[in-house]
Amino acid sequence: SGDDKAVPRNILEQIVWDKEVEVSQRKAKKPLKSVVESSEHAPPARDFIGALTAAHRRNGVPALIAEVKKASPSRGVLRENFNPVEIAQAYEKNGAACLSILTDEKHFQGSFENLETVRNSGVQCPLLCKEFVIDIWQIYYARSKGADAILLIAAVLPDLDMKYMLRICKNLGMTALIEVHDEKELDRVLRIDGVELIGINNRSLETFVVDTSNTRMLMEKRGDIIKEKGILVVGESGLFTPDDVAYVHSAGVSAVLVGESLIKEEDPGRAIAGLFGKELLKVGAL
Ligand SMILES: O=P(O)(O)OC[C@@H](O)[C@@H](O)c1c[nH]c2ccccc12
Repeated sequence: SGDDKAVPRNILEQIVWDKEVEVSQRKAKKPLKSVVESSEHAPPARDFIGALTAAHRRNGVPALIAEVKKASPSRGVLRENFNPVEIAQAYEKNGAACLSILTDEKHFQGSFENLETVRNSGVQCPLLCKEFVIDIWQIYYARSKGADAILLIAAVLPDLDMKYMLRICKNLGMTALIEVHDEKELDRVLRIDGVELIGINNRSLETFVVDTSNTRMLMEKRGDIIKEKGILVVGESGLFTPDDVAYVHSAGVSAVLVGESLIKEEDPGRAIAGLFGKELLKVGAL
């Protein structure tokens, strides 16, 4: 009936609604002009795609983007004693090519402070800001906190916003990781010029259902166009075993994004060799 309050239809809608409130509050405290200026004083962004390509070549397995993730709406708290810097250093030491830092507070218990402290901890890996971006303000803010790459979710952003944000990322020297979950989203993204990095999420952000065959299915359908365009693909979510990694690798991904299966282990650094079935070589290794 007409007097019903609007309610979110799924978790993604809930997150985006909460994000609108958060961003408007943050903007009131620090206007766009000021965050743009802060971003100009940040040290230059590192080469996220370069790090992935080099690691893929070096190891012959997909490059690892290891995620610093305390909790999620689908799994709850993943790790009680959570020290983002310790975890980031352990990931880097064990061959992660890049790191992903969750910055959403309300649903993932992340923070921009985590991003900033990891960036200032001596960790060399390029950093992905894992955020629900709805406003360009967040991109400049992420850059000012040391992000080298940022997630743009096709399920959240209309094409026009995506194109505009992609240009802003390029101007800032940042990489955009564009996330898709289904064929419709992938086709939209493949029509946008300048896309270099696509993430295929095996988890639906609306239902939480995880299915690793999603990566294979989409690569079977659109792998040719992706290859022709020289786009790098990241297989995201639900990867637990060397078989899982081999499965998405054979589907054509050059990198994987992994959180839960590493962060839940006592020693998340050591868990990397378990996930790949071998030790990964670090940057500079012969
Ligand atoms: O913890 P997993 O299943 O290994 O997944 C990691 C990553 O793919 C997942 O955290 C993720 C993928 N896309 C997102 C968008 C927002 C928040 C989180 C995500």
